[in-house]
Amino acid sequence: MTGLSDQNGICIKVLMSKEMEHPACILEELKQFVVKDAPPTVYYIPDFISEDEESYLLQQVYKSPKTKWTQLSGRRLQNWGGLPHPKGMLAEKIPDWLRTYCEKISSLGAFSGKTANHVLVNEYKPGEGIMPHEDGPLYHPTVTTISLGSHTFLDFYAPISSQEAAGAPQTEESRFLFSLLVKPRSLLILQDETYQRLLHGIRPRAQDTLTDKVVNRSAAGAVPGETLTRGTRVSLTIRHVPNVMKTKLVLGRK
Ligand SMILES: O=C(O)CCC(=O)C(=O)O
Ligand SMILES: [Fe+2]
Repeated sequence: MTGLSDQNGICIKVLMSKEMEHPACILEELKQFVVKDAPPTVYYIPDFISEDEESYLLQQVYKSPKTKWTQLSGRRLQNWGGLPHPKGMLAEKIPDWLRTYCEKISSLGAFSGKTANHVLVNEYKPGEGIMPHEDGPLYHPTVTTISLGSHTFLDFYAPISSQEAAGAPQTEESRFLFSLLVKPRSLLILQDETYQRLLHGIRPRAQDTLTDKVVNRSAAGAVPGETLTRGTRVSLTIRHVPNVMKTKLVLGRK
């Protein structure tokens, strides 16, 4: 803890807190939702929210101030809860409409007893996507995603191995492993190897065809060979950032 005092006797105390990470622990009830044909560990929960909740959440997303949106290539996003930073995230209040879901998902045990404190809202129009990437070390190694408005395919890739990095370059296609069909109103939970080792991305497509590479096709109620047309999808990626800088402003006269 550091204490700073300015000339007017206004005291600003900055409390730094670094929460410890705990091993992942998901409640027994979630076990039935494990996608067995994916590497450890993917939970896919269809109809986690109702259609009314979906409409409400979409309404809230689109009611947010225009300045909340950041336009990126291939998607736009809203960041809630603060900007994760290696030195600690300066936490910002999460609005009630998102906090409800942070708490609901955390109560499943998704973040080892901690409560989610960060939400990214991504919006993808048909034909948009996100490059293969890792979510990285600033988060508790679990990401939970509620999907709204449309399905998508989330694609998984092997990391570029040091062996192959030195030799022949690998193509994205040769590193592709499997896809998940993520339907609207579903909750997806990724942790362990799928979070820590693999990369994930969304191909910029307007249509997706169900092949046997879609490992959760039965849980998602999909027919092999079927082609699904994408609409606008909004995803809420709900996470826990362990390293939070708690600033406590104490204003007063000495
Ligand atoms: O929209 C999604 O489901 C994936 C988003 C994502 O990978 C991310 O925000 O890191
Ligand atoms: Fe991601």
